[in-house]
Order: sequence, then structure tokens, then C-alpha cells
Amino acid sequence: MSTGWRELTVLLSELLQPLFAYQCNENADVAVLDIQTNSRRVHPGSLFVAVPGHTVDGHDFAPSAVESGAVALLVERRIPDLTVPQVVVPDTRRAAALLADVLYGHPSHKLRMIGVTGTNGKTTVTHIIAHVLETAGKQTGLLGTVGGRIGAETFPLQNTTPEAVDVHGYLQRMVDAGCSHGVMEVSSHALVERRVAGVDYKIAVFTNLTQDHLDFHKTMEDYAQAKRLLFARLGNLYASTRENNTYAIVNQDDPYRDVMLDATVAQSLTYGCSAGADVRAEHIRLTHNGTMMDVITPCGHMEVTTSLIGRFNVYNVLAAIAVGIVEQIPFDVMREALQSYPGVPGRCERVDAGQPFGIFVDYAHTPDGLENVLTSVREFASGDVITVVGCGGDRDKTKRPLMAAIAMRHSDFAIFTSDNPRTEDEVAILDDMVQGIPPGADHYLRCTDRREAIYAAVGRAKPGDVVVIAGKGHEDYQIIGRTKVHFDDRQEARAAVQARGTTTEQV
Ligand SMILES: CC(=O)N[C@H]1[C@@H](OP(=O)(O)OP(=O)(O)OC[C@H]2O[C@@H](n3ccc(=O)[nH]c3=O)[C@H](O)[C@@H]2O)O[C@H](CO)[C@@H](O)[C@@H]1O[C@H](C)C(=O)N[C@@H](C)C(=O)N[C@H](CCC(=O)O)C(=O)O
Ligand SMILES: Nc1ncnc2c1ncn2[C@@H]1O[C@H](COP(=O)(O)OP(=O)(O)OP(=O)(O)O)[C@@H](O)[C@H]1O
Ligand SMILES: N[C@H](CCC[C@H](N)C(=O)O)C(=O)O
Ligand SMILES: [Mg+2]
Repeated sequence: MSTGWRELTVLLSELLQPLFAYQCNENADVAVLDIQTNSRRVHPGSLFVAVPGHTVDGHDFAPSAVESGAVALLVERRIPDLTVPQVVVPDTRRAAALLADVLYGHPSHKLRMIGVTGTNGKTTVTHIIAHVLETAGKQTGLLGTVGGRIGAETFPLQNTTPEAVDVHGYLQRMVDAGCSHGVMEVSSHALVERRVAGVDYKIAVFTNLTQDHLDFHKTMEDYAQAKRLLFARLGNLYASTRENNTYAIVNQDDPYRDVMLDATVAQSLTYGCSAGADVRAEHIRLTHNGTMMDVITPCGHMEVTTSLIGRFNVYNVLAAIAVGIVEQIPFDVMREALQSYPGVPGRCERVDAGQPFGIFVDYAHTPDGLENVLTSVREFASGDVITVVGCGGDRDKTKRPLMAAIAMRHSDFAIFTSDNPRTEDEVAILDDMVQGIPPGADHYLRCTDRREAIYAAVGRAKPGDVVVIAGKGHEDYQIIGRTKVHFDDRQEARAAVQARGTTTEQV
């Protein structure tokens, strides 16, 4: 889906309205058709925004953008010898977002926007929220890791949170499609890169903060500060219209809870399993088929049954219930929605090819995510837990030994393999991982070929065992170098079961 093909033009001077300070070397009454941050997407009528990136500087592509028909430039420093107007601002990423908000007619103000941030659980929580809202008859748009959804249309997204101009474009599509709500994952990268600047959130949700992305943020403190940005701006988007009708929904049991709560002027609602939580789960019953719990809230009590497994999903469900409370969704509708919730592809997704043992494909790609899924599976596995896991290339290297240690601790057998090696050597990634294996431990295999690893795991499983294939979840590709090759853990697991020729009773 393209984000927003507009037939109307708008004057550059109108687009510039939200900027407090800028310099323009020429008359800004030039007609603009769209905003592009990539010179390769520029066409006649575009405003080209030069973004200094992590790998290249967009300013270097301004001449080629002008050649392709850009009618004006948004820059951080003036570029000599170009004839089109140049608007100079201190931060082009932020300015591009604010201009896109104007270009698309402030779509986030016409939706009730819900942003979900945190290390783990964003996709799960956004999908549960969307299901709850839709069960209540509220049309809801969704943006996140497994793609976007607006009405009946679904579309892939390159990033969990798209770049700023696209975000506002998708929100306009939601408004046009008649949505009352927009629910989106807000990654820490997106917050740092101002991809959601100008989005008027009514609700921000914090799931948890554990180690990931230290290649980008360097320290946990910086990572927390990035997440905090979503809460700092709540109810505070435009200082002149500060209103306190916004909500911060925060995991009471997470150590970073107060970093988020202290950052915000919004009203707060906490959730969790400990006594102080406003929305609290009690009497939790975890089974291999799902979870039951009693949920105590400021508005009453609700018994919940869901097919989601594992204690971590109790938190995801509570976060969605807290949003439902703010949105005044009746309890019986929430209860029905949680019971009928079908799950997210690749999140503890059961693969059933008639084998007498369990297979789960899961997206755990952080130490905390892996520990959660493995300890959850351990609670109901009657036999061994066999884990297949790798770590992504060009990503946080410090999580590699930690994830291997967790896989060894919580599995009877672990197979370390490749997960999107990208531009790194897959053998070197495994070398980093196995540093985390305790001396003397030998219940593991190294196998760079992910297909062979899955076949090996399925091949050694006995009735009652559970095979967990972690890290790639819904992904249907393996990124090798800069190329994506088709690869789907679920397909491979099914094929491995067929190759083994097992068709007897299931666990
Ligand atoms: C590290 C990172 O966050 N990179 C993101 C960032 O790229 P960048 O700004 O550094 O881009 P760059 O390649 O240096 O280029 C700079 C500028 O020059 C422009 N350019 C470049 C080449 C050219 O010929 N012409 C041209 O105009 C580019 O369009 C860009 O505007 O901004 C781009 C546009 O928003 C993103 O697509 C890109 O995500 C890359 C693909 C990525 O892999 N990001 C991951 C790490 C990420 O963002 N992940 C999070 C999820 C994390 C989680 O699990 O929580 C996400 O939200 O997806
Ligand atoms: N609340 C949670 N706490 C800890 N781990 C979780 C939680 N929810 C899900 N997980 C684990 O993390 C994995 C990823 O879950 P999910 O896709 O919902 O998270 P995410 O935050 O969207 O991840 P990403 O940052 O990659 O988009 C799951 O497959 C599961 O193993
Ligand atoms: N959003 C996460 C996803 C990681 C998924 C894993 N399969 C990998 O490629 O490392 C990231 O970009 O770090
Ligand atoms: Mg996600």
C-alpha cells in the first residue's frame, strides 16, 4: 500500500506553519505535491528533505533530487548552486514529521491514537488492543512489526515503526477508511529518530524494558530515555493546548515503571500482578492450551480466559484491558474479545503436523523474551525442551552469549543456528553465542544452516517433548548479506515432521 498519493498541492509556506524557527532563501509560495526523504522517490512537485543518516547524509543527494523534479529542499545546511528554495532548520527529521502532519491534514487528531512501546510484547499488545476495539465495533488501524492493517487491507512494513512521512500518510489512510482508532508499535529507534513527531497520542502503553538494541542505544540508561520520550510528550504536544485527557498505561512490575510515570503529565493507570497495580491479575491458571485469570480493576472485576500461553502474556492481556477501560469498552465485550483472540502469527505459534510432540515457533529474540518463552513451555512440557535459536547479525552483540546461556539453562538440548546474519559472518555470530555456554555443558549443537537445525531438533524429539524454534516468528525470510531469501520456520518445521514420517497422536 502506498502511504498517501495526493492529487492536491499545498503551498510550502503553509506546510511550514508548525515550525518555530527556519530560514528560507527564497519566496516559499511554491506548490508542493508530497514530501520525500529519499531522493530515489522524488518526482516533479516533491519537497525533498535531507536527513543526515547513520550511514549516509541525505544532503549529498539534494542535487539529484532537484534533477528529479524536487521543487524545494528542507535542509540543515544550505547547499550551494541549487536554484530551488531551501528551508534551513536545525533538525530535518523532526521538521519533516511536522510538515507531513500538516500535509495530510493532522490525521492523528482525528483518531484516538494509541502507541505501545517496550522491549517485548509490543506486537502482541497492539494486536490484542485492536481485536478488543474491533469487537466493540470500533474500526481500528494497526501499524507494527508484522505489517499494517487498515480496514480489510493488510500490507507489509519495512520497519516496526515506519518513517515519519509514511506514518502520517498511513494515519490519513486510516481517517479516510473511517477508523476511529489507530494503534501502533513505537520502537525506541523511532522515538530517537522522531518518526512519530507530530502524532497526537491519547494513550501510551509501556510493556517492559530489558536488554536489546545496545548497538544503537549503547547503554540501558539511554535505551530507557528513548522509551521515556513517548511519555514525556503525552498531553504536551502543543504547549498552548495542554490538556490532561491523555493516559499513560504502565507495567507496575517493571523496574523502569517510574522512569515512564515521572516523565508524563498524563493520567496514569498501572497494570501487573503485584498489589499496587490498578489493573491486577489474581488467581492465574497457566495451561498448555491457554490462560485463565481474575482481573481486578478500578471499575470492577472480570474473569478472563485466553488461548495465549505463558505468564508474560498475562501482562500483555492486562495492558490491553487497561486500554479497554480508558476507551470505556464494556467488560462483557472485552471478555468475549479476549476469549476469541486468535493470536499473532509467529508468537508462540503452534505447528501441528500430526506429530506426537509440541512445536512452537516464537519471535523471542532478546534474553528476556527467550527466558520467558522457555520457562513457560517448561511448565507444561511432559518431556524434554529442545530449543533452536540464533542471534541477528548487525545487531546488539552483547545479547548473544546471554541468549545462549538462557537456552542452555532452560533446555534439555539446544541447537544454535543462524538468524538473519545480514553482513556478518554466521560462524562468528555462533562463536559469540557459545561464549555464554557454561564450562563442561555439552547438551548443544552448532549448526549454521537453519533448515538443518530445525530438522535436527524435530528429528530428536520424543513423544511429550516440546521443540521451540525461536527468533524469527512471522518472518518468512533469512537476510544473508543484503539479500532476503525465502525461509519460514513454520514451513520448515512441517516439512521436518513429514520427513520424519510421524503421524501419531499429539501432545
Ligand atoms: C539504524 C536505523 O534506525 N536506520 C533507519 C534510518 O536510516 P538512516 O536515517 O540512518 O538512513 P541512511 O541510509 O543513512 O540515509 C540517510 C538519508 O539519505 C537518504 N538517501 C539515501 C540514499 C539515496 O540514494 N538517497 C537518499 O535520499 C535516505 O532515504 C535517508 O533519508 O531511517 C530509515 C528511515 O526511517 C530507516 O528505514 C532505517 O531503518 C533501518 C532499515 C533499520 O534496519 N532499522 C532498524 C534497526 C529499526 O529501526 N528497528 C526498529 C525496531 C526495533 C525493535 O525491535 O524494537 C523499527 O522500528 O523497525
Ligand atoms: N510481555 C512480554 N514480556 C516478555 N516477553 C514477551 C512479552 N510478550 C512477548 N514476549 C516474547 O517476546 C517475543 C516478541 O513478542 P512481540 O512480537 O509481541 O514483541 P515486540 O515488542 O513487538 O518485538 P519487536 O521489538 O521485535 O517488534 C514473543 O515471541 C515472546 O517470546
Ligand atoms: N526488531 C528486531 C527484530 C529482530 C528479529 C531477529 N530475527 C533478528 O533479525 O535479529 C530488530 O530489528 O532487532
Ligand atoms: Mg513488534
